[in-house]
Amino acid sequence: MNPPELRTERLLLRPLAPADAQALHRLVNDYSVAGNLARVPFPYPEGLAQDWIASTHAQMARGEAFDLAISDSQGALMGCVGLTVKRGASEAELGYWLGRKFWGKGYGREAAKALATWGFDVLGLDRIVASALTDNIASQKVLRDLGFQPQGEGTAHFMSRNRHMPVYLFSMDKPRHAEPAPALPVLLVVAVALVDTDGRILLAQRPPGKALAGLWEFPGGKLNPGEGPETALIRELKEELDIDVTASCLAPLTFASHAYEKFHLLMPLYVCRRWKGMLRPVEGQQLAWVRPNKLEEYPMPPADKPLIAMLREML
Ligand SMILES: Nc1nc2c([nH]c(=O)n2[C@@H]2O[C@H](COP(=O)(O)OP(=O)(O)OP(=O)(O)O)[C@@H](O)[C@H]2O)c(=O)[nH]1
Repeated sequence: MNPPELRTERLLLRPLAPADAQALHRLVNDYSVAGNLARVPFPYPEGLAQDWIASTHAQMARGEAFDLAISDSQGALMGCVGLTVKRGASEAELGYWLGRKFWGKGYGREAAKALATWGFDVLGLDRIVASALTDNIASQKVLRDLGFQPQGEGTAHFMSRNRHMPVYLFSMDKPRHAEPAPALPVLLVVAVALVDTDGRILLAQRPPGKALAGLWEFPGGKLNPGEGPETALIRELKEELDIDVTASCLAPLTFASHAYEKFHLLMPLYVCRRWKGMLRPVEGQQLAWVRPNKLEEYPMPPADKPLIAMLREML
């Protein structure tokens, strides 16, 4: 089984790398983190991170456990999330932790949801179980929010505390696909591939603080109420890049359709080769002119990925 790499709205779940050892040690060697984890010693020995990271790759290759790094969209380590396969591969145990500075922002829920969904859809699990210390209210809430059902109380040995501790047990069965997914609101966003005389395409980097910060995207944005798509795009290009574009220079190219967690993005992508004015980053955003065959080197929002191959073929 190939190690999974999953992107969520704000996170990248990826295999751990040897270079993560130092950050992992720093984040987990904190009693407020390790004390909530059954299989993590405290203090956490310096060399253990390296060994554990190596063991995660061996376990993934054998299909026994899938422990991934929770990182920001740039790859910086924030914590870990894992599924340990049990009972002839139909069941797995979910576990996760985040460094203390990443608590309280919904990252645990986002990461656990993505890996649990992958476990049901790709590993073919029928059931996922999990447990949380009886006083770990935050972790219990994450599990409940994800649809885990309480299954009573038990005890587990906590290496970090060197004793048995009371835990609440939870489980979630594979969702039945016959039930239609609840409809997400559709968000219409217009975007454009601006192409210069050398055939390069303009990408803009999403600024810090916004959803999907740091990822590269096509200029554009949401429609204002009552606004048509071309008018919205012409307005956005003036606001973001200080260029003047006419509707006749906007040729429809393709579109993106992608379910994010809170909305379904529908994004017509135009292509434009002619504009007036000196293009400049009005909002201080980073800009890059990128050749079509180099687009893959720029991390983009999940919705944009299918557009890259299309752009390469169509331009
Ligand atoms: N402009 C643009 N938006 C994209 C692309 N891909 C993609 O998923 N999106 C999403 O489409 C939405 C664009 O909205 P926007 O740029 O008007 O608004 P925003 O999220 O920056 O926030 P804002 O409401 O504060 O302006 C965002 O959710 C963004 O993540 C893309 O290539 N270009």
